[in-house]
Amino acid sequence: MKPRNVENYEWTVSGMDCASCASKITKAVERLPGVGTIKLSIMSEKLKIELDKETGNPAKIEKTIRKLGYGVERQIKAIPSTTEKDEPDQVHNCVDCNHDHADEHSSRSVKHPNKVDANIQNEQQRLHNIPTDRETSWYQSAKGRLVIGTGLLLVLAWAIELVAVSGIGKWAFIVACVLGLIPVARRAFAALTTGQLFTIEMLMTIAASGALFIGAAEEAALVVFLFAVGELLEGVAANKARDGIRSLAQLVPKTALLEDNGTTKEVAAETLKIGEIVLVRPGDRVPADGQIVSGFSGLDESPVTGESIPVAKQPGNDVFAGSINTEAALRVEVTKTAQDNTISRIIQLVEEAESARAPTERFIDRFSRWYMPAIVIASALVIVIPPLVLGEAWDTWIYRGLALLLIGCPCALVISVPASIASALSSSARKGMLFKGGAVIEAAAKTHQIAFDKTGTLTYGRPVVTDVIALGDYTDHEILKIASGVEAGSSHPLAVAILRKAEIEKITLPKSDGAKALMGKGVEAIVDGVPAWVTSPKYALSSNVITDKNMEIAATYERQGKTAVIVYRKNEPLGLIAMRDEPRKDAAEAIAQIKQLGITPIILTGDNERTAAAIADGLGMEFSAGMLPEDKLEHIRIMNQKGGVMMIGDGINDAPALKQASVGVAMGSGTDVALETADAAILRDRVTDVPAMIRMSRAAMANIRQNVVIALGLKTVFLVTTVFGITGLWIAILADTGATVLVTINALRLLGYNPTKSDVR
Ligand SMILES: Nc1ncnc2c1ncn2[C@@H]1O[C@H](COP(=O)(O)OP(=O)(O)OP(=O)(O)O)[C@@H](O)[C@H]1O
Ligand SMILES: [Zn+2]
Repeated sequence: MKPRNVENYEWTVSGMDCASCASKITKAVERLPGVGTIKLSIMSEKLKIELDKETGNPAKIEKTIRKLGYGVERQIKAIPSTTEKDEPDQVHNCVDCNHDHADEHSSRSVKHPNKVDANIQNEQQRLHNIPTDRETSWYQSAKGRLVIGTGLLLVLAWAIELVAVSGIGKWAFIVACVLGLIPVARRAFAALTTGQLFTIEMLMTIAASGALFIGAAEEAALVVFLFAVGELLEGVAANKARDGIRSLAQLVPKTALLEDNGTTKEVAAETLKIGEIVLVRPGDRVPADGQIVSGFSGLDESPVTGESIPVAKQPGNDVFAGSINTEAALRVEVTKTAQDNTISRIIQLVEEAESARAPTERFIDRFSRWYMPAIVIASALVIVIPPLVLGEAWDTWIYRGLALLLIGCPCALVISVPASIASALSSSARKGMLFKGGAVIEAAAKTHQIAFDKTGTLTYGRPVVTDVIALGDYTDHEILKIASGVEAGSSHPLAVAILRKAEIEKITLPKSDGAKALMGKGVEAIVDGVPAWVTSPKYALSSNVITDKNMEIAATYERQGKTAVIVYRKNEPLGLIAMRDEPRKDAAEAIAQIKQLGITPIILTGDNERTAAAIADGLGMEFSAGMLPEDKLEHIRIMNQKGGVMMIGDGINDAPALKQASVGVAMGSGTDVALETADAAILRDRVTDVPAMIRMSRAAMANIRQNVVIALGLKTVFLVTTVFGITGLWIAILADTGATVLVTINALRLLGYNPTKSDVR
């Protein structure tokens, strides 16, 4: 049951290295009163909970998480509460949290005075949400201290054993082991009180105390130390994986030069309001999404699009926060607040993408859920059966059983998939390619066919009027005038082309109203009081307006790859307008690469057969023309039966087709719409990013397969060697953390992978 009166809380949780850490926290927290939906992400380290206003207790949640051994810090709430409580004071209350971020705290409390208006607080929350850099040295963290502590104790014990009489040395190891084990055991019991019996800490505690019990004190102490080292290494590796996402956030400058009464003053970028004017000097990064008011310069938009070649911009052009102003000073009017700007939304997308989990990931998760209990049962059997049934020595088999326990940690397995996915997501985001989650990556890797919408994807989507031909007694001027009247209300690329032409010819727009789009066919409107149309020749013919001879005229232009439309009034053809939309420079190259990847590319277009053929032939691909929007849907449905279909559209008028495909990719329509509509988006206008996306997804899936093999392989090998007594306790723990670290490092390789290089994968 969902609590009625809920409030949304958000925390940053530190110290999570793997999904079993995450499930430990989730399970512990979901038992607390008033807790509704829980969202916990390992990669962005965020915990979001819907908490009942009356029964929920955020402080209790924090206490529970800390007891499990993780650091937790509450984020500023979006809506400042008006209750007696002084919120901001509570917010930074993490005295006993595991990580040392005292500096962060003090600087924040200066930056966040108690009385901030809701708006600013909202913006600050956004900034706050961006994971702060954890530059603290390893030895200052709780895990680091445990490594140093257990290490020193171990060395001390060895020294004592060397110099002292034999009996005392053993006691030194016992003390070293017990002291090192205390923090681990405390976490194990904290998890136990939340109903979780099998945790890695519990296995560790049992194994080490068991080893003490059978007299293997030295090894027990070593195991405790190695466990601490492993935890530390896992933490370092997990943090490295997070850096990808974090570095995106650091691309937006913290401060801006705000214009104020003729002078400029430096303000925090997150406090900028819509409509304010900021000065961006050459070499500076743009502090907000906005529009150039004055100045001409080149902008390196690589943070948003991955494209580092500067784009020339002038007054009226949009600029993105994070891009670098390369040439001259610009004055920019802010159009988006910090939390809504494009780069923030990209970061948010990458973070949220984690929750759209790949099928492989879900499988691994299910597998690891029974893996740990299974190992525990197996080790119990190993301890009991050989001595009881075969009369073997108890000591030997207890030892082997305990070592087996240590192999029961599913960490490496559980982290294998999300680590690869997170690396792939952030790596591609930096190249202007966005996947909304692991599920999308997995589906993209299985693509068999790619359907392209023609306009705006394979072509620039900016048709230009090339010819105006009279079909009756009207002049070109009159034809264009009526056509522009009809198109005045349309945003279709063809309409834009006709209106642009009318503007160039200095034609004053006639009075028009009642414009109606005939989807996939054309537009009708009342122009100067008379109904008029601009439609495809096919539709004009079917309405008995034009003759076969007129159709033949249209066909001559269409064979040149132009799109022809007919301008007419009721039963009276006025003229024909031909327009040409150039194929993108890299379209042919992209299609060649796609074919090289073993994928069939096809154009699905509403345009006519001849125009489509002219363009498709030039690019060397198949096509299907004259399609109404619903035809495209049906076609994709049929294609789906033959294997995965990726559909590339502009994200504006082809949203249903994008949804219908296994993977819908929006491209080339400015980042705004593209981000929302599809499963994936290409932010720079490059068709070659389509094959790059396929390569990236295939590389990610290959990486995942390697990781699963590494994790399962190592577990299997050491399972066998342990049972046969070839390897012992400390090798078992080494193998476990080794596997986790290996898997994470392997996943990190994806950060350096360049999918735009056209080596076939
Ligand atoms: N605003 C318009 N003005 C004139 N003709 C139009 C208009 N809208 C559609 N048409 C006619 O309908 C045809 C199909 O349009 P539709 O929007 O479905 O496809 P498109 O965007 O031109 O091409 P694609 O499907 O490749 O993106 C066009 O080729 C044109 O002949
Ligand atoms: Zn873990």
